[in-house]
Amino acid sequence: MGSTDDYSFRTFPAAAADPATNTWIQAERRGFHDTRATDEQLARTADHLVTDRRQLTGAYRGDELAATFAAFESTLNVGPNTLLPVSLVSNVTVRPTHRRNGILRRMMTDHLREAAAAGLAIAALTVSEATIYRRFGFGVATWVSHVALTTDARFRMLGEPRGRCELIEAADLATLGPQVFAAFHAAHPGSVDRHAATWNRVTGAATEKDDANPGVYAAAHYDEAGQVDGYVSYLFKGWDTAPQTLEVIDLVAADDNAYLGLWEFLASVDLVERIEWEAAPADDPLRWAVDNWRSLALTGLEDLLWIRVLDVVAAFEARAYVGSGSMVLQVTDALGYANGTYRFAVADGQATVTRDDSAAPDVSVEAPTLGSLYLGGVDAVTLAAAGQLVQHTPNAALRVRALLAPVASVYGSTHF
Ligand SMILES: CC(=O)SCCNC(=O)CCNC(=O)[C@H](O)C(C)(C)COP(=O)(O)OP(=O)(O)OC[C@H]1O[C@@H](n2cnc3c(N)ncnc32)[C@H](O)[C@@H]1OP(=O)(O)O
Repeated sequence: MGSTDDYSFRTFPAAAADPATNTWIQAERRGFHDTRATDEQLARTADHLVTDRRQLTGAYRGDELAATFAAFESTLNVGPNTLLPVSLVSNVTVRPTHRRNGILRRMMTDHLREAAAAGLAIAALTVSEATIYRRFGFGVATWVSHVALTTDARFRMLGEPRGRCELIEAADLATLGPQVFAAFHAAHPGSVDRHAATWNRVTGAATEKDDANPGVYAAAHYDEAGQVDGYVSYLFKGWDTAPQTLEVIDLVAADDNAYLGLWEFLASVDLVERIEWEAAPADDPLRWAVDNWRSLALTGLEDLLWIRVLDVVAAFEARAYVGSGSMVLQVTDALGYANGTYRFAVADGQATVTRDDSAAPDVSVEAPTLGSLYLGGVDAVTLAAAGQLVQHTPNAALRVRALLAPVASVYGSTHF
């Protein structure tokens, strides 16, 4: 590995019609093998970056922009109506001719230090490759299913969801979508707020990468009082696809009834016998709501949110808990932030977490596993079986499982 001494690192806020921002956008696109941006795409992307308040970092050698990195603040649901400010990392690219010189390491470690100094307890990202970020203390905290539902003549739901669905213009989701998403976001641990580029994709408008797609259609779900509580946007995959298939672009429901109602709608669309979606809940209630358990095929499983705990006490005191009890958790963190032994006392849905390095631990984990455990999405018993959670007292993993159980299903669908 080389060194970062030859580079200068500059961080600046994204700005519209700004040469530094535009150069950064073109470099980021190159890093992800996208086409060069047109003027229109540049303006649209800059607008989104500005709306998100992304802080852009570039690694420069002379005039050459060798690497890109962005960070912005968002919120993560850690309990009912509890949205924790978090730092999101995105747009990481290093030019092939500059790779493995430690540029990513430098940008990431600088950023984590700044985020921790700013008082943020959690950093998070979604990844291009699952091999990169563990070394920086990130662990998989939420994941989604790729599913395919067979909706032929035999399809039947076991119950009738309340309310109704109506077709709407996909463009209307630009205003309707954020309202519905806000309700979803308040309900599900693991949900990260949507960022600005989302809505063009969901509505079929021109995105940062593609022209407008007039094939995108949408439907909304209305509760019994006539209020919109869910939506789906989707695309017909074409007459050459067998069986004929609708692809879900986005499906967001404020509650479980709306979720099933949207699936009932999708299953009712004529001339279609298969619905595909690549962002379904990992533990999908749909499977238990249909007559034919086998009609919902799991076609893939994908990590979504990777979490890095920067402040153990603040992060774990912020989240919600179901029961009560206590445990002592020891954390080893190569970057230092989460190092230590922590006493957890949980009562009435809240934890008091105290660092006490003299305490005898019930369990020990490394920083990435702590990130995975944070929301309670993964079972501590499973992590123990994987050798990633070491038990020092009898049934310790079972106790951790009970203590960290989430108060609602852990599920997010925001890729960033
Ligand atoms: C949040 C996001 O934006 S995800 C998108 C990530 N970006 C991409 O996938 C675009 C294509 N890839 C790239 O641009 C680069 O290869 C990057 C960003 C992944 C890595 O950048 P580099 O500057 O080469 O990484 P750097 O030299 O700092 O390496 C840091 C460490 O990560 C390791 N590493 C870097 N890339 C990878 C990889 N793809 N897989 C496994 N390990 C990796 C290095 O070996 C090094 O390990 P060590 O420090 O533990 O010995």
